[in-house]
Amino acid sequence: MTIHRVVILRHGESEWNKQNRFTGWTDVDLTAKGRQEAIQAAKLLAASGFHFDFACTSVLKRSIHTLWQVLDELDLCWLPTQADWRLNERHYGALEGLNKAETAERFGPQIVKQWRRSYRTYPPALAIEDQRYPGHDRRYRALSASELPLTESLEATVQRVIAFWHQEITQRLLSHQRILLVSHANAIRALMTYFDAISNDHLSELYIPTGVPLIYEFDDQLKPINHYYLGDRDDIAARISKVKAQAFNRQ
Ligand SMILES: O=C(O)[C@@H](CO)OP(=O)(O)O
Repeated sequence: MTIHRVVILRHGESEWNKQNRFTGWTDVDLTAKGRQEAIQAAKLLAASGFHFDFACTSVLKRSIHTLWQVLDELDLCWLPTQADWRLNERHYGALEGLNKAETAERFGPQIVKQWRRSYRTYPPALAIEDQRYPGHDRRYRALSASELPLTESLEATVQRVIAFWHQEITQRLLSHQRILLVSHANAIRALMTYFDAISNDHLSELYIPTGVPLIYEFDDQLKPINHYYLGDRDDIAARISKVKAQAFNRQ
């Protein structure tokens, strides 16, 4: 049996991760620490013998700059890459820009947890006139009205991420390409939900650390057979706890 591998990487720490703000499709950049996390991830991948034939990212610069740092560190700046909106973070609607701890204080931790971690709940929607609506952004001009979100549930995110997976990744995997996919916490949760049929209870406790390579292995039928984070167990556990504590820390 051939094992097909995909390396999935959440972008490094962003300016709004640091400020604990809902980010979604808002195009904030990496912090200096975020760039370092990307370089560290690349070093780890190189030391563990990973090689790549193709890489993809969202169209958001925190993910694109993470990929650039990784490719630069691996001396793979020539690698074919694709930036696709379907790998964007889940759209957080009218929450984008708000501090997570302040939002929990204002609306209550339960509803904020539901907005962040349930499968079907939509965060409050944007109005179409709102400058944060992606219909005002040139990079999304090819999207139809039904594809342009005013807000997204995780379920809606799953639909587009999985469409990307089937249209752009599966054929490459079957032709033995080694793939690096750089994306965002909820887009990665969406992929994991699809791969592993995760229950809603487990899903709400699934936190994805920044800058830690997540290795997914598939069999010949592209059935997922194993996944694991690359790196030091204690360090990874500490990073996951930090993401988990986010809604409660003002920072
Ligand atoms: O703000 C966001 O876009 C995401 C990821 O940082 O946040 P959360 O983990 O709360 O879904």
